[in-house]
Amino acid sequence: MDSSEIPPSDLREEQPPAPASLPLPAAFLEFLGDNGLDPALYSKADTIPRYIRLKPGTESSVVTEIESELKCDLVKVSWLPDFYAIPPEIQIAGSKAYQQGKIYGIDAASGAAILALDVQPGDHVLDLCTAPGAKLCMLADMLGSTGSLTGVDVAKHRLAACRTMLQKYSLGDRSRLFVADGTLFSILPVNSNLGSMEAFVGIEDNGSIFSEWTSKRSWKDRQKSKKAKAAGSPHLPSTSEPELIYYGKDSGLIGLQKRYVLHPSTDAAACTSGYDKVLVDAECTHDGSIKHIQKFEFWGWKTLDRRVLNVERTGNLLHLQLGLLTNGFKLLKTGGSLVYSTCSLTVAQNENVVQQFLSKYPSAELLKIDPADSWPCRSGDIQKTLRFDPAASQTSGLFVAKFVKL
Ligand SMILES: C[S@@+](CC[C@H](N)C(=O)[O-])C[C@H]1O[C@@H](n2cnc3c(N)ncnc32)[C@H](O)[C@@H]1O
Repeated sequence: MDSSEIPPSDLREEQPPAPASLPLPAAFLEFLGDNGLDPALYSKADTIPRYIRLKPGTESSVVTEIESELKCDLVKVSWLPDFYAIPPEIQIAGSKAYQQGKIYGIDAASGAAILALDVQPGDHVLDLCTAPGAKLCMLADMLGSTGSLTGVDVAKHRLAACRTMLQKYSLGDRSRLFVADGTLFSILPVNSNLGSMEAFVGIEDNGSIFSEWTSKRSWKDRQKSKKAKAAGSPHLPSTSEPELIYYGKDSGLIGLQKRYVLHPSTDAAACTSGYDKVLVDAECTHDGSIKHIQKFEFWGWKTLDRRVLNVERTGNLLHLQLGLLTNGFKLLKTGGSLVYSTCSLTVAQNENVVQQFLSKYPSAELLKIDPADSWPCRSGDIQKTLRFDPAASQTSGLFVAKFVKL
């Protein structure tokens, strides 16, 4: 679809809102109103397809097999390689193709955010809010047998789901996963061309060397998490100590001293030895995700009120989003690029965050996302940023901005 077909938001406001097909509760309509969002965005909720991505390397004959198994057509997404649309009511979890790790569910707009990052062979990639991991899997797919992938999330149980995904899809060899606060995380990629690293390789040091990853935890680790649990929140790790819950056999860690891998970096070190690409798919109110909103029909609209619309939570979110974007940018090497995305459609969580960030960091510059010329999205309120409106794009709503570190 040509982005010029989609009217700018100020024109849309003059149209009477189309009735939403979902029974949106008054509090949510008020939230939309407060944020200048048209309820018509949700009017085609029931027709937005589900999307699946065929794992690269999977034979194309699988498409016909999946079609006969799921009893529906797989419609190729013309603007996104390896993506197919299926009717929204189709569940893929019971299918053989899913169980055998040939397909995974990921929204098309999420796929676009990953393509925007333009991952290149050999890149060191950081995914700062990684769980439950659909974008992480696609990033691992893009890297193939080169580079490295680091996933970070503050919620350990959600990060464990990422580990399961990476293992199921055989995508974890070059990956590592940290439970950590993304606003403070400061571990750089293991960079095999760092001269100083040689001094650390293969030195026996009473178990402080990374050996092959095993799901069995050491006595020391078990004691540590017991202490953390006793101290309070099970989800918030001690901020100074990120917890590594998985690393693959080609992640570059095996044989290295833990203190070499886990030591915090300085901003200056990140400029030379930081990540080539960073994704900040920030925590948000999820108001653009039709499927997320639909879930509250089942959980009860009161839960939506408490979890999504709570004013105090939203205020804290804005602070968190800016913190995540800022720290992700700090961990980027000079010349590297960062994609910031949220599945909120509010200006506060998107353009305003971008604006505040740009005003604080003159070394950050917005980049045009070239492939977007053929995507069903429109420009955000700041030039070069993108918005996938659910009804118009037939995807889950998403805001995407790309920066380069000068
Ligand atoms: C929108 S979801 C990310 C979705 C994910 N990128 C994917 O494609 O599956 C946001 C994630 O941010 C995590 N999060 C919230 N606060 C965080 C923080 N301070 N540091 C790191 N992750 C955080 C949440 O636990 C949640 O998993």
